[in-house]
Amino acid sequence: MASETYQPKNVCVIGAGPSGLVAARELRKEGHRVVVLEQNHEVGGQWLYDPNVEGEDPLGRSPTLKVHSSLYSSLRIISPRESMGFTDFPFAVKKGRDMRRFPGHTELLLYLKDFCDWFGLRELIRFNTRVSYVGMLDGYHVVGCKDLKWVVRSMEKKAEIFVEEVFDAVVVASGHYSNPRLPSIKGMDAWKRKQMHSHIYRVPEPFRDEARQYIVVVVVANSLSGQDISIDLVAVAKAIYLSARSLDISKGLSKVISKHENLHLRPQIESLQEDGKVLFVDGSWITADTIIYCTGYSYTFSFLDTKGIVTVDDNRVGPLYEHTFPPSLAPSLSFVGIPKKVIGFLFFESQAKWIAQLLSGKTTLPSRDDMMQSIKEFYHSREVAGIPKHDTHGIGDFEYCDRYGDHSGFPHLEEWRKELCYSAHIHADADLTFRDSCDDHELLQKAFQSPYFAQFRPQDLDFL
Ligand SMILES: Cc1cc2nc3c(=O)[nH]c(=O)nc-3n(C[C@H](O)[C@H](O)[C@H](O)COP(=O)(O)OP(=O)(O)OC[C@H]3O[C@@H](n4cnc5c(N)ncnc54)[C@H](O)[C@@H]3O)c2cc1C
Repeated sequence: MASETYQPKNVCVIGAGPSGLVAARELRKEGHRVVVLEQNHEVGGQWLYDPNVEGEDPLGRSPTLKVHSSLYSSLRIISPRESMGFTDFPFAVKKGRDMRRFPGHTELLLYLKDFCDWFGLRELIRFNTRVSYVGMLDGYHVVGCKDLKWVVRSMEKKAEIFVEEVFDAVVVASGHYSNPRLPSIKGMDAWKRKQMHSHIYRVPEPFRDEARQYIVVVVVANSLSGQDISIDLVAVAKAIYLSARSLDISKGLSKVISKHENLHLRPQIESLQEDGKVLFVDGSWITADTIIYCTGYSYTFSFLDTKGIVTVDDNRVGPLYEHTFPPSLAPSLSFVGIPKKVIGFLFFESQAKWIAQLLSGKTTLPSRDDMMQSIKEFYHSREVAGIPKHDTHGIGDFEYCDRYGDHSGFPHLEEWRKELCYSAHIHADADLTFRDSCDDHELLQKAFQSPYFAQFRPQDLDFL
């Protein structure tokens, strides 16, 4: 039963990436007072490409990583633009910009800047301000979290002192693709040559080998970035060995490998030897100059002190009801953008709406016990399905998104959106150059006749 008294809250949003921006928009729409703290000089989060990785720890093991974005220069979006936009702000084609259906990363940054400016969000954001601590205000204990307040400590880049503020609620939207996750390989610490994580890979130039006689690179993991980076390198290096957990690879990748005689597939690495040798589990070996680990990222919230209520255990952030609220701190502490493999922007929007409405008392959560029970059942269902703990938040099927939408009163994903994403997926499997070849003509006709597109003026869309 929703409360009848409307109580606008002072809310701090951490991060001005896609999640933080849409959270700020929804919170303000709901009447809350919002401050967004963003460590960077501009909005965009991951989409704010940062070419300057000089001085960054190559393996990202240092706790003080400076660079947030893990994007490389050649990156293009993985799902078509028509499927990506927020519900009231399509990712439309703009003349004079990157008009491709799967544009490069800069175009998505421009879209996010447009979104920010269109909804006047810039005035809510304090840029160059890094949050170093979020904790419960002394004197409040975690029983009736209705009155719980949060202390947020932050520092503006040029200032010398920390600023401490108290908020009614904190929304964590700090992203989770910045903290490198590394495999554990025998001999890794003793291997003397260059080892780096894809977090700091930007361009192929440092691997340029004019005579194509020297530079040999091992790319670890057949992930999306592993594939992209291998393809980036074929034009410059002598040889690239893509080391994959399974040799049962997609048709698309097989095609690329057969087209480039300097690109080879290898199984997992068995061990590394001091003299530069890389031994694979099938007994083959090579001598390499560089190893690039494209092995993903770990969740980390170094600023967050919940007295052990929220932990990250084997990449599971928990306990979180619907990947959003820790039951005993809800709704004053929430997380946007934790799930992986979802249609991101719409998912963030639905989470943001839910949080904003809960904070204003328009809607309520189940009891703490019921939320805990739901979390336990979710963990159990994942275990039964054989999904490892570290993939707890990889929920990416459409049905789950729809079920999730029901919690927040958010519309189900339209069929055309699902079909466009499936189509991209299928095309990507068959051909890695799918971004330029899949035109989805019929699906697009269907999409453009949908109520979603009907709400916009033709000049706002310009898709066709
Ligand atoms: C290589 C790569 C390719 C990708 N490709 C796609 C794609 O094609 N399509 C797609 O939908 N998604 C893709 N993603 C996922 C992408 O991360 C999401 O689209 C989206 O950026 C997540 O938004 P977010 O706001 O949750 O996090 P982020 O975009 O990471 O934003 C978080 C923000 O929080 C700020 N922040 C963090 N810590 C602090 C702090 N302590 N104080 C203040 N500010 C802080 C950061 O500076 C940042 O601005 C890709 C990711 C990577 C790494």
